[in-house]
Amino acid sequence: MKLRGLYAITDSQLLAGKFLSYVEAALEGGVTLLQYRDKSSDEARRLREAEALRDLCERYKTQLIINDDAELAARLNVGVHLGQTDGPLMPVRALLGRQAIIGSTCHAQLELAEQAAKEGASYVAFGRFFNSNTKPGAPACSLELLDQARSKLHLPICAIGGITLDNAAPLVAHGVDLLAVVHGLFGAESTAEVTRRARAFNELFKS
Ligand SMILES: Cc1ncc(COP(=O)(O)OP(=O)(O)O)c(N)n1
Ligand SMILES: Cc1nc(C(=O)O)sc1CCOP(=O)(O)O
Ligand SMILES: [Mg+2]
Repeated sequence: MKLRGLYAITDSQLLAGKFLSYVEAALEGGVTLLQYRDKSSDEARRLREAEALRDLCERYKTQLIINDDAELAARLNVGVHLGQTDGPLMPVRALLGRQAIIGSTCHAQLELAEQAAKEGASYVAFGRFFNSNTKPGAPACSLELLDQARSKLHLPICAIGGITLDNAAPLVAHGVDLLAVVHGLFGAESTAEVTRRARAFNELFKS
């Protein structure tokens, strides 16, 4: 499967009271990857929500990715996203198998991406590119790094951090395959607007 297009990421606060309706609206507009990102330790709710997302993703033929939690990903037979403090990638690859999608946060460091590629990552994520409501403290990353990454890496490149429809086009022009978005997608006033935004993000990959 080609990893290219919109990578929607959930946010439990932002989506409170409208979680599944907003996610489904995004899937309706087209989502390549959907990440379940919930930083709480409420295991029962996390399992329930992740199962609901897995079922929705199956209906829309979208790949589900669990943030941080390889055990939960293994339980649901879906992919996982790992940051630099979320544990080593290779045991997770062994746990989930060769086909699983495993993403790796590489901040603004090419060396981290080269290492992740060697360890079997399916995609590498660089960021943050713009000011982020969701994670204001994330280290900043430049478009120049994307040019270097594109020439050195042979796996899909994901960009994250403050991405909106107004600022995303240069990222795609600099070789990004996946646009990972929280607020720029789900910070909308209605489900119809979420669907419109998802479609518009995907249009950026067509020109
Ligand atoms: C697609 C994508 N890229 C980066 C991150 C950030 O991961 P991490 O650094 O582990 O931070 P948390 O999201 O766990 O707070 C991500 N989740 N997804
Ligand atoms: C979860 C996350 N990781 C980042 C990084 O730079 O590693 S930025 C980020 C938040 C992305 O949300 P928004 O689209 O609302 O800015
Ligand atoms: Mg993490």
